[in-house]
Amino acid sequence: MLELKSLTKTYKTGDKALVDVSLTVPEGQVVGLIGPSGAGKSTLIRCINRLVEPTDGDVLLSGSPITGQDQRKLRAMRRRIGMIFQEYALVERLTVMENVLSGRLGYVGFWTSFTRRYSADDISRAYGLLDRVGLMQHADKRADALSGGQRQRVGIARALAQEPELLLVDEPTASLDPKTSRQIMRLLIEICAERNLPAIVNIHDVPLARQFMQRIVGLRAGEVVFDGAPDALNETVLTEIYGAEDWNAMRRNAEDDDSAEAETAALMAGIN
Ligand SMILES: Nc1ncnc2c1ncn2[C@@H]1O[C@H](COP(=O)(O)OP(=O)(O)OP(=O)(O)O)[C@@H](O)[C@H]1O
Repeated sequence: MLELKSLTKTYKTGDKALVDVSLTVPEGQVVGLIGPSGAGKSTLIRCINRLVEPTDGDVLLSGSPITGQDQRKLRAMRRRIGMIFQEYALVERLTVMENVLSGRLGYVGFWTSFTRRYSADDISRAYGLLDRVGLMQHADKRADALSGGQRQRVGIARALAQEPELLLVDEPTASLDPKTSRQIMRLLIEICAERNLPAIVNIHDVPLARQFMQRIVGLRAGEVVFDGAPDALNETVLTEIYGAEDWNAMRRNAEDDDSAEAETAALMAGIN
């Protein structure tokens, strides 16, 4: 379980990025974090793994505090948090397998990380994860030979190799087409359910969030202005989160995506 208690971040510039944010994410729950640019979504995620130092408040993971730890304890704490990134953050010249194994680096000593000689357990775990994300046959390919969706699957397998207690997911589908985005979201949701993992997913795409998330938290100017089920995310709430102009523009873009995809599907059906 992840607990945020009155989390506040004011940058040195005076920007109030988070104002008194309190949230509890139970095991197995996937929370979609939405909000306009500058609402504080990245700051929230970075305060949880302490890439950004909160000004005030507490973060607790499975009951133990993340805030207020020294550097050594922080390293051990970060192992417990799996990160999944928009641009995948893979080492392009390494193989898929080596990228997944790099998820174990937080657990091994300097020499193993230098020579990259992982234990038999680590290797068999990595194969299991590659199988789970559907990439077994690509294990020995270089990461730069994969498609975007396949790369994100490697990113997911690498995060899971850490055996995390929490997943922080930053715009996982922003670089993917609509169909691949849905496949990746479905995979994430299934994996969190299977492993009883809590997750926070920073997500720009409101229709995608509505389709897949069990709970949505809406941020505006650093404050939580919505916290509830996707069904409760109606026009009024979305206008409150994004403002009328931005919300309508987002809606138009989503409709364009859907009709483009329907057109492609119709074309493909005609070809086959
Ligand atoms: N390093 C920083 N120094 C000063 N201010 C910052 C810094 N990082 C973010 N901010 C400010 O904090 C606020 C929240 O920014 P943040 O990046 O968390 O928003 P966001 O919701 O993730 O936006 P986006 O969707 O565009 O990534 C903004 O006003 C931003 O200008």
